[in-house]
Amino acid sequence: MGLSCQPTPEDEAVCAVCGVTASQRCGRCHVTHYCNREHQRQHWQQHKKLCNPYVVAESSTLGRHILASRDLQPGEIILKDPPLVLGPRQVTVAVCVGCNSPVDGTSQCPLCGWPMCSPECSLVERHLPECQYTQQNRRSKVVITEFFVLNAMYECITPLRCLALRKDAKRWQTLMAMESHIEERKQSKATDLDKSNVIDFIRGYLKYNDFNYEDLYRICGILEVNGFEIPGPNLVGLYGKACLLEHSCVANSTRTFDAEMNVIVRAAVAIKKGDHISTSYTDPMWGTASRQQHLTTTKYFACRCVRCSDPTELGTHFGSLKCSQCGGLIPPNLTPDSNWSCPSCEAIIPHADAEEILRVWGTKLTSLRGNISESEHFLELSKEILAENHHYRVDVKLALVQLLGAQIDSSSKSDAEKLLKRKIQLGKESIDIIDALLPGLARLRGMVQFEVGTSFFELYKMQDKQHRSSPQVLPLLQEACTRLQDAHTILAMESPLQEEYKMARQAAALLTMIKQAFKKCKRK
Ligand SMILES: C[S@@+](CC[C@H](N)C(=O)[O-])C[C@H]1O[C@@H](n2cnc3c(N)ncnc32)[C@H](O)[C@@H]1O
Repeated sequence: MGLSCQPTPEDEAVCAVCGVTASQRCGRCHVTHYCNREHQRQHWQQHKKLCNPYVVAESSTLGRHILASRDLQPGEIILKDPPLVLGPRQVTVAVCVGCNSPVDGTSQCPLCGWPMCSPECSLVERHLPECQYTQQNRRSKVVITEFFVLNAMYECITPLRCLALRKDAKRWQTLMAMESHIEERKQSKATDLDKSNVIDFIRGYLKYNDFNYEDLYRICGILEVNGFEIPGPNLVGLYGKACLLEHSCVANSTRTFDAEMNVIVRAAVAIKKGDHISTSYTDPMWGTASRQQHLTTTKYFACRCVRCSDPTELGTHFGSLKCSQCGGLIPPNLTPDSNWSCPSCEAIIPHADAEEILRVWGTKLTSLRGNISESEHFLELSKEILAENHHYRVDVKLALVQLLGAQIDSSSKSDAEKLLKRKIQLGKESIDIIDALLPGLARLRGMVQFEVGTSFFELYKMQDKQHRSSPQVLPLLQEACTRLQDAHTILAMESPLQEEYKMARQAAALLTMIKQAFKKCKRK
């Protein structure tokens, strides 16, 4: 171990036949590259066994979904899908309609008046729909006066970009085949909001009327049910194939976005032929009640995955309370409005009391606002009431891992050592939970491994110079190496646009330094 501390090279776009740099891709899987059609033809017999590792299936409960058509290894690309539509999120501050970065009103598109961050952005193709609809119908420029606060005028942009697909029959068909849950939206009054926020604005302000209202209601539903939020550029994207992924709170795939905003879906764990391939539509670090609420109100189904059906959430006790009688753990009662009961001593917590405990600690959690000593105090006090791994506590532990890192630079050597050890302890505790709830190559695991790995390396660097080449420091180096390798493997899959990718680069640089440090220890 130790001396093998080298990151693996990134996937390179080279021809699968001759190895030269290649720009063309297999049109089915979009993954394998070729330098020309002849090489693609030559490779087909071999490639067809690997191409498209999934099939689309349909069932009455899930609708369309995706199954593995062969065994998949962790990290293997399942699909790479270009965006059908990209646009600002429905709820957003004013952003440049070219690149989506926040704007202050100093620059506008010279043709339509929608805010821009630079004149070049008004030439971006994805801005064309709202630009043309505004020019042709409103006939005067859009005027935006509200910046840095949520701006409801933007709710029309992405739906208009969807409407513009009408002139491309194939893409329009792909869009309109997506699940909209239009009937449920009509019943839940979601369509009333679509009417006032989107349809009335398009008709009243942009003076555009040449569309079928039912189409636009459907589009609003399609965006809510199928839209992927793209971190970094803060966009929402619709993807013709990736939208077929079903939800699970213990998803077996990961998704990242490249610089062209293609979504890349990879196996997070080993997946067997015939297994359902799933992604998470919610934040897996939320508690069951919040996940379920998000899924029922925005995706219109109740999740029945293994995690949601287990009161202990796969043995993590992510939602459990401490029993005041015996100190055991009391998982939530999954039957709505029912009392909670201790499995060890049968003590009862009335439903209303359990709700109140969670409300009180939830309020305390939101008041912490990044304060280290208050966060530590929260952990100290809550351990008598909440399970060690209750999601409120894991939330605080993860925040502290970041906060302690920022404090170390301005601390004395002995304080810095204590902070690093605390950061390592909290990071390790969080990783245990992450591994149970987000198995495999989860981005969060990569980020926490990065923090813990760098902390071990910092501890090594704090040793006296002569001690740094003694065998006693090997455990520190080994921990740093293993964790940074793991972080690199996961985070190097991110787009170069994302902060996490920069962490992967940093991890690679640190691994090179660790390799040198190992050599010094071995020589002694
Ligand atoms: C993004 S779409 C997935 C594709 C969709 N099944 C289709 O046929 O187009 C999300 C919708 O699929 C269904 N779905 C996805 N995961 C599900 C799950 N775990 N349980 C029940 N329904 C699910 C729900 O109707 C959900 O609103």
